[in-house]
Amino acid sequence: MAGTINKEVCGYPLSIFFIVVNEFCERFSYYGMRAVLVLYFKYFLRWDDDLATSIYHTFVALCYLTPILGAIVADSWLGKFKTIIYLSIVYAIGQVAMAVSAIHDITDTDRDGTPDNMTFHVVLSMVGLFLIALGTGGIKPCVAAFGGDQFSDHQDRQRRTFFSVFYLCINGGSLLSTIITPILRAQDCGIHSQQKCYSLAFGVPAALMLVALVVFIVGSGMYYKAEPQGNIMLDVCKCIGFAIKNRYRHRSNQYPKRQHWMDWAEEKYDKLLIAQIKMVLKVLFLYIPLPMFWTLFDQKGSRWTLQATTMNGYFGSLVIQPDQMQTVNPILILTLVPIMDSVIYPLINKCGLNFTPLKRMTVGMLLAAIAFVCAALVQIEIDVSRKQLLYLFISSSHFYFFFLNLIFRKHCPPSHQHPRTDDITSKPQEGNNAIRFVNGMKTAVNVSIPAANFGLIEPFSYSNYSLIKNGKVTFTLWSGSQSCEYSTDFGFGSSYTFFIPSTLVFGPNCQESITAAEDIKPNSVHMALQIPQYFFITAGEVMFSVTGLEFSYSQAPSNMKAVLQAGWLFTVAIGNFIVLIVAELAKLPKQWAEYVLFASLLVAVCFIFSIMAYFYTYIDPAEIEAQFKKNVNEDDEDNKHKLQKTEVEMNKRDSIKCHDEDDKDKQTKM
Ligand SMILES: N[C@@H](Cc1ccccc1)C(=O)N[C@@H](Cc1ccccc1)C(=O)O
Repeated sequence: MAGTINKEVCGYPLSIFFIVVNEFCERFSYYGMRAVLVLYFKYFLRWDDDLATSIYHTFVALCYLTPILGAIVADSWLGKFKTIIYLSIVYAIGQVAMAVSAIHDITDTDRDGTPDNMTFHVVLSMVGLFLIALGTGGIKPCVAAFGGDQFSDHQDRQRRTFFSVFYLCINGGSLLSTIITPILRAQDCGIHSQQKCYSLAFGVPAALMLVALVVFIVGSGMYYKAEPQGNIMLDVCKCIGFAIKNRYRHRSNQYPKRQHWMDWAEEKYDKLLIAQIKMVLKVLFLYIPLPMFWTLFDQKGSRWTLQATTMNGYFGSLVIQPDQMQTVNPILILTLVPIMDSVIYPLINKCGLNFTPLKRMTVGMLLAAIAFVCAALVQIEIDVSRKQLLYLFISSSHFYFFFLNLIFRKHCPPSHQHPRTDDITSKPQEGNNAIRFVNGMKTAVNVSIPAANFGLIEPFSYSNYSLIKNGKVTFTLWSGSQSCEYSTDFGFGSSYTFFIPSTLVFGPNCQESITAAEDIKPNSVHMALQIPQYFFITAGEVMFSVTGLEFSYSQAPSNMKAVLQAGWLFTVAIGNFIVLIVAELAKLPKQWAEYVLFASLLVAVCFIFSIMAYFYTYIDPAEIEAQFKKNVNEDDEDNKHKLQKTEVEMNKRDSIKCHDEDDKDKQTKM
């Protein structure tokens, strides 16, 4: 860092306090909004699953593409400080737009609880999401790099600690918000009618984004603000273009080779700029294999959550929902980062091993591959348990239909004697339970629960299946004016047929009279088995991502810090695209085989990365830049010297000339 920091606390610049608090609030805002986004699409905007999922992934991908834009604006034009302020305003407007778009009362003119002008809500939320993607992505590379800028060149250790604390704040914010916003969403709110409170679930992240902005502005007097150095990206592109063109022009063997192809730009461009571009290109080249790590990492939110829906989430009296398993990641980050920093890394150092950043990243990749092997083993366990369940289902349903046929024959005309065979043969989605009723009575029965109505079930017939969540459910059965209640507990992913006998006596309770046939057993493989895979992927994340963030900062030239941060985030975007491509191309029939495929791909990529890392030499960009500046100054001194000498000589010559002319004049006059 070139400037000086005035206020320091325990050797750390005070300004970083505002930066980490800003990051905490911003990540709360981002992850909190993201946690309820798909449900908002599905239940508020009433989109189907496919549309909801693809818009969600498009939004996430956009959030990792916009960092390039933010970095260019920051490094070439506005500087990091102003870019963060302006884009945070855009971001906060986007969050407010989302919150407003989720107020159903705005267009609910008939006050029935559903919006009447869905176009208004869709357009406003899409505009909101676009602004959020621009804001969150745009400021992301700037905030990390701006934090790094606050340290002097000799504060390497403090800067490393800053990046760890920064990562802790990200995860503290995201952990809190992923717990809080789903709770807010589940509340009922509204002016004319009560609906699920998406506006509050988006409103709180919007408020946190405003807090993030205010905190950042409050610290403004304390920051070191590096000035942008002109349109650096344009200069970089022009310089690379010129080097390629010049190399091509001089391709014949008669021209002597140069050490680096970028040296072909020397005729036109500053040596310092060429050296800086070389530094960036070296790091960017190293980034090529990295997207594969993110390909595996980002499947936590998709494949692993789907895997959890086929598992049993009862932890004693606590019930964990499949999507709540994701909070294991930030919880582990909050414990693993301090352990790694204060125990593991120092211990490795004490053993005399030089655990360089690139070695850490390699180990991080291997840990992610191990996580996927664990996921594959869990999947095999689930598949085996399902096979056993299917066998049970087939044998029990044969017995069951035999029993039903007897009843139908007794009571129904021959045309109605075949029980329906549209039974569920595979597990219901998302850990739900599929429930149906068979009415063995001579009168029609109505069955309902608060969340579903099975409708009027005619005598000797079936209801349709209804999907219900896990936990205790009380069914109310009505026949005319008589009713009774029946309660039972459900696990995850089961299917039941409840049989209402002809002998049912209505009263306050019909618990004893109704019989339940378990068509598909609840999920038996416990969700706790996912913990090892979460542990390995998170340990991998700490080694790979925390280290990579710092590595990208420390190896970048001073005027391209944000650009390299954006390059780092770009690897995340590419990783997300690879998930789609590999899953689409591979189309493996077994999920466990897909996990093994991803693990193997990462091991192969990790091998290539370790070779590339072996040949990488760490640099100190500040030192190199200082060297170039010194050389330029020396050259300047030389030039000044030469200039002075030339001037003196020219003056001498001029004076001789003048004397000559004077003499000539004198002679003519004479
Ligand atoms: N561990 C994640 C945060 C997280 C929280 C809840 C569920 C899943 C993930 C994290 O630290 N993210 C960082 C770094 C990152 C990671 C992946 C892609 C881009 C950045 C963040 O800045 O969000």
